[in-house]
Amino acid sequence: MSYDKELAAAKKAASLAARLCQKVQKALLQSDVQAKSDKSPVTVADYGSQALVSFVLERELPSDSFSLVAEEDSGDLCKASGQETLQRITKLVNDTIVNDGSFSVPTLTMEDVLRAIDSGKSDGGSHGRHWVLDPIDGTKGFVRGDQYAIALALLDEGKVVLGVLACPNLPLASIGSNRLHSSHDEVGCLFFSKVGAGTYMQSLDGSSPIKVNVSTTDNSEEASFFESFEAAHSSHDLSSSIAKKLGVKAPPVRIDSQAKYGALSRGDGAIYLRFPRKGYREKIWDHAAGCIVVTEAGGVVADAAGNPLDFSKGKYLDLDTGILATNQKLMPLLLKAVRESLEDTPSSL
Ligand SMILES: Nc1ncnc2c1ncn2[C@@H]1O[C@H](COP(=O)(O)OS(=O)(=O)O)[C@@H](OP(=O)(O)O)[C@H]1O
Ligand SMILES: [Mg+2]
Ligand SMILES: [Mg+2]
Ligand SMILES: [Mg+2]
Repeated sequence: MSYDKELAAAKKAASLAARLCQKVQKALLQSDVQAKSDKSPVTVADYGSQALVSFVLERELPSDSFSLVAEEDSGDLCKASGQETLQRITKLVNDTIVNDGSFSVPTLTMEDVLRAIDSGKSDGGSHGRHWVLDPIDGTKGFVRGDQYAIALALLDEGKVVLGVLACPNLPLASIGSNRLHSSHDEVGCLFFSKVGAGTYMQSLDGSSPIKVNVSTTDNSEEASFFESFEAAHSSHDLSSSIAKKLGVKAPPVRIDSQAKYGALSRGDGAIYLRFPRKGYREKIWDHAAGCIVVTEAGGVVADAAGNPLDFSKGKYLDLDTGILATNQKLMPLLLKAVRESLEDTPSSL
């Protein structure tokens, strides 16, 4: 299976969604943030991005069995209080489609937009094909004006077969811990991978793609690591204890979203550590695209017991304690350090 058509559609969908998100992030006002029942901030751009990705995939790949597992649903928008937001989303989606110029479709109505958002209600699973979408990963980073990603992957028979990560604020140059950033850094990266075909990165403005690879270091002392910006999402104490055991000298690089997987795939750092508090259930859309981007770049993604991530069980990942990503040489050392740190401080999560 080549998945060429699917990859082209996924790149187009994520790039258009990134354009919509960039526009909103620029104009972001406090009033764009709505309280959702789980209290996470959700923005006009979250819904707009999901509607747009769903619209593009359905247009580019007509199929009777379109299935999308996505983070958002239209529940809040269908309430009377959501009408104004829905109008704004509909305008944003239509403006983005018109500006792109490659679709000859009538203007989408609010009902069309609700339908597109809710076509993401699939539960996924181990049979058939399912698209997996996080319309904005790193919502907190988005609201802060920092890193976020549009993360789209395709599962076929329970395996991730392609992934695209659009990272509108990620510099095209390395963001490793030993590098000073300048405000002149060009930003906006699109990472994409297909099973067996490697990982590539291009600028969101459309430069030609370059093949990327994870760091090849086998020296843990020179391996810098990524972790969540938000300490509530991943224990910074535990990763600091692991880093100490490994002799890592550089300070952690804390950035939001699956942009961490993208940065890791091109060797900006060598390790990604994620340790949510006990009881937190990871969702497939937070890792599917990032996972293939890193593995196709030569890396390994595993849980704290060294098991590969299993995306075939529906919306949730069923895993042991946390998520680790690094290169093949460092993984055994990393797993040992993780085991020891968890034994030293069993209540750290
Ligand atoms: N308590 C808790 N623990 C672990 N993870 C959580 C938690 N709460 C939320 N989330 C998910 O984390 C996603 C954001 O990714 P990151 O943690 O990598 O970025 S960040 O540094 O926190 O911004 C974020 O994705 P988005 O909701 O798409 O932003 C969440 O799905
Ligand atoms: Mg969320
Ligand atoms: Mg997310
Ligand atoms: Mg999200």
